[in-house]
Amino acid sequence: MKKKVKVVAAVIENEHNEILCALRAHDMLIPNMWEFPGGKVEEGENLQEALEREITEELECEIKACEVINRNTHEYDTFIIELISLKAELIKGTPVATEHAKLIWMPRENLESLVWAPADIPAVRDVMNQVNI
Ligand SMILES: Nc1nc2c([nH]c(=O)n2[C@H]2C[C@H](O)[C@@H](COP(=O)(O)OP(=O)(O)OP(=O)(O)O)O2)c(=O)[nH]1
Repeated sequence: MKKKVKVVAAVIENEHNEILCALRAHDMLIPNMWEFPGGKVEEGENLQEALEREITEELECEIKACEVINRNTHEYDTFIIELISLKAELIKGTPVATEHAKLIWMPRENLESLVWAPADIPAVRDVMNQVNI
């Protein structure tokens, strides 16, 4: 049976209506694809706590994680992901790519021009259409 992972991802918007997008590195699982930064929820954490921890670890800045925008279950070849995308606000510092190949701020309406990790597609559509935001 495939392993199931629960992952939270941050949809962070700046004052120019741009969304923070992160490029997975060539040596990461699901390489060279764009995602919303985040990671796996650990035992005993709620979604917001998990996301705030992951962003501090990965991007060396602080966010406040807010409401869920989209939940999507996607089956990859080797595992099943439950990807939960949350709206988040940057509250301290500037995001730094410590694990990702690149970070960019992308205008909301142009998000679809990136090659997204397949599990992210429904969340990207919701963000573009401003559903639940
Ligand atoms: N963070 C994140 N991961 C995503 C997204 N879409 C998607 O398919 N994934 C997949 C890629 C990874 O296989 C998994 C998350 O793993 P990760 O490596 O980012 O999380 P982590 O830091 O907790 O993992 P680990 O190093 O502890 O193993 O979910 C997304 O939008 N954000």
